[in-house]
Amino acid sequence: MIEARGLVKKYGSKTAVDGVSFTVRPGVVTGFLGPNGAGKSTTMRMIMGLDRPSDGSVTLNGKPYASHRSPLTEAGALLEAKAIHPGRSARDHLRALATTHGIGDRRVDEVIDMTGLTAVARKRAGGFSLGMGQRLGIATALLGDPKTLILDEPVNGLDPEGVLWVRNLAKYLASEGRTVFLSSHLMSEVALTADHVIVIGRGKILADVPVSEFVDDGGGSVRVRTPDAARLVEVTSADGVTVTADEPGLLQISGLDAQRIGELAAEHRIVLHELTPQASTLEDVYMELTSDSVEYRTEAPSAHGAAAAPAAPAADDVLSGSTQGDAR
Ligand SMILES: Nc1ncnc2c1ncn2[C@@H]1O[C@H](COP(=O)(O)OP(=O)(O)OP(=O)(O)O)[C@@H](O)[C@H]1O
Repeated sequence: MIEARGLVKKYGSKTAVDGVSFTVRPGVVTGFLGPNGAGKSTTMRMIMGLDRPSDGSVTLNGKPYASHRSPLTEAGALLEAKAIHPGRSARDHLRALATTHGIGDRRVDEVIDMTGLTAVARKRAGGFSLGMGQRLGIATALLGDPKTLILDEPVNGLDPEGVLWVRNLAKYLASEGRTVFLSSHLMSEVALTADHVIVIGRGKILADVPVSEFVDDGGGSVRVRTPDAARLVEVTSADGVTVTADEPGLLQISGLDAQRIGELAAEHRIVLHELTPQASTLEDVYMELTSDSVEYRTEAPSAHGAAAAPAAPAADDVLSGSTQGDAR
C-alpha cells in the first residue's frame, strides 16, 4: 500500500509535483499515467526515498521507505537512473546487492530465471541492450521478494514479447496480493495492464479511477445520418449538447444519448437513416483530460516549413532488437 498526502516537490521555482494525494492498493495493478514531464518519476522517487518532498508525505506499507527495517522486502523499484557497474555481469550485480541485504544466491538465480536473463546472466551488463537493461532492472526490483513493486516506464525499450511479459508479470504479482504501481505515458499500455489508473498532469492529479470507469466518464457521441439535418439540430439544441456536421446530412451529437435523439426525431417526424452511439476510446478521454497539461507539445509542421522541427519518436515507439541475442 502506498499513501501520498499533499505531496509536493519543487526544484527551484519549478513545481514538479503539486500537492498530490492518492492511495495505491494491494492486489491490483495501478497505472500512473501522464504526459512527459507530468511528475511521475519525481513522485516515484519520493516514494522510494530518493527525493525528499518539499511538503506533504508519502508512506509505503505504513511508513516512509527508509524507516523500514528491511526496505528491500517492502518495495522494489525500477526507476530510470540505473546504478549498474557496466563491467559487472548481471549475475554479479544481483549477487552483490543480494549479499549486502542478506539474500541468498538461490533468489538471485530465481529472479534471473523469472526475467528471462539466464542466457546472458554471465555477460557484462555494459553490453546490454535497453530491453535487457530493463529486464535486469526488473530482476533487481524483484530481488527482495517485495510486497510493493514500483516500475517507472517498465516497457520502455522492450520488444513486443517483452512488453507482453511485463504485462503478465505485473498482473501475476498483483494476483499474489502485492501492490503494483507502474508508470506510462501511453494510455493504450495502461488500459491493457492496469485495473486502476491515476492520471497526473503538470504535477496535479487529474483522475483516480478504475480503468473501466475512465471511459464512462468521458461520455461518447452519437452519429446521426438524416436528410433533415437542419431541423434535427434545431430540435436537439439544448444546454450541454454539441453538434458537429462532418459532411452534409451527417451529424455527431454529444450531450444526448441515442435513445433521446431517436425520440426527439420521432416527435418531430424527422427521418433518420442512421443512429449510432460512438464510445470514446480510452485514448480520446486521456488526450482530452491532459490536453492542458502537456509540457512538451509537438507543433504541427507549418505550411511554410518554418519553426516546427520533426517530432522525435518516443523511446518506446522504437522497438529494440532481440532481448537475448545482442549481448556482447
Ligand atoms: N532534478 C531536477 N531538477 C529540475 N527539474 C526537474 C528535476 N527532475 C524533474 N524535473 C522537472 O520536473 C517535472 C516533472 O518531471 P518528471 O521526470 O517527474 O516527469 P515524468 O512524468 O516522469 O516525465 P517523463 O515521462 O518525461 O519522465 C519536469 O518539468 C522536469 O523537467
